[in-house]
Amino acid sequence: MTGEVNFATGQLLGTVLAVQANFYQVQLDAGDKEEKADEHFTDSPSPQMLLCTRRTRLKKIGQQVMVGDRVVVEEPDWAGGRGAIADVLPRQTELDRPPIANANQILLVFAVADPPLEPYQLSRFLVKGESTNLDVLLCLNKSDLVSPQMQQEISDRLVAWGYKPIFISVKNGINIDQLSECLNNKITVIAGPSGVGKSSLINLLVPNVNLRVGEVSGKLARGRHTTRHVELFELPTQGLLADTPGFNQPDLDCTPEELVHYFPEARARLATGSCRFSDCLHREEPDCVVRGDWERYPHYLEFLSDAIAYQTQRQQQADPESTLKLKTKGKGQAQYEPKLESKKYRRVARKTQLQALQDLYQDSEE
Ligand SMILES: Nc1nc2c(ncn2[C@@H]2O[C@H](COP(=O)(O)OP(=O)(O)OP(=O)(O)O)[C@@H](O)[C@H]2O)c(=O)[nH]1
Ligand SMILES: [Zn+2]
Repeated sequence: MTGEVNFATGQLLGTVLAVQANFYQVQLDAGDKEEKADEHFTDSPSPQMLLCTRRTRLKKIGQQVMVGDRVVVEEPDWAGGRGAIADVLPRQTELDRPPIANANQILLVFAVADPPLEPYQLSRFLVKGESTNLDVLLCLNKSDLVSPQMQQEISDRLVAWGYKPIFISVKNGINIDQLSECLNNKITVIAGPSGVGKSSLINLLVPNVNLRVGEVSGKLARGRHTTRHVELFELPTQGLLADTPGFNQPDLDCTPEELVHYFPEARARLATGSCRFSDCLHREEPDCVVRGDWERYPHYLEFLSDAIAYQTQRQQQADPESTLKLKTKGKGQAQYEPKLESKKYRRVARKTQLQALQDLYQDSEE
């Protein structure tokens, strides 16, 4: 995908924080900044950030540069704060919409009250988050609005779901340090429904950023901001934070077979036993280890019917005529053979799963 990078030559490395038209804002690695920048300049605008173009060679090979990309920067013009991106290092992860490379985790933000915590909606966000294969961190805001007893009940319930929520209050500054620690040195994508306090949290975590907090105007501002102009905010602790617009019900577009893996409770059951049928969808099948008395099992069934409907729709779109697929054999002869059920018994490629996150970003305007 990308060329070899020779670290021995002392190239400048950095991370792309923002993309604007054909310019890339690159934050140089701390080591590079100290050694290279400070000795050249002391009184120019902060040389740790360079506004870069993309080398023609990269354009020719169709190498896109995304926010979050690790890049090699050449020909730094320290005085002008400019540079050129010569190479992109291989990505660890990749999200599609908005494009973000190398994200490590998703921070799901919900509120314990105002708006009320709805288990089904939370479940949907969690499953969507799990489907990206990034780590999912759950944080419950507005803990100032409920009693410690109530908080304990919520916590017990979510622990049974397989999550350990961090209860915070942006308003009262509760557990913000604990949350901050989880964001150190990582690229974190924030998601969650409207009104739970995401903008308020970002304002608290990121110095010098001022997102509008509040009802409609705040929401619209964030929506516009994030879809047309993706940006990573720098945390004081080296971490980076990507904001996303509010949305209420993310689409679940995974395959029926994948779905079960996005429930930690079901994963635990499958880890200690197996269903009689390898293609068990965990509904009515005999000797199923997943079906049972766990709180979110009804959510599983509901999401499963969504996933089946989605798959059927997709198959019809891809192949409206038949369930056979044309396969070209070695000597150029074409031959029909039964089309495989989509991705059955296989985990889909990592990249595809990551692309599934795109629904987390759908602009409320769309
Ligand atoms: N009681 C209480 N209210 C809070 C807290 N954090 C935020 N709020 C309030 O919740 C409301 C919504 O906050 P926002 O930060 O705009 O929420 P958001 O998640 O960014 O909402 P969208 O922009 O619609 O996605 C505001 O009135 C905040 O003042 C908190 O910890 N406790
Ligand atoms: Zn089963």
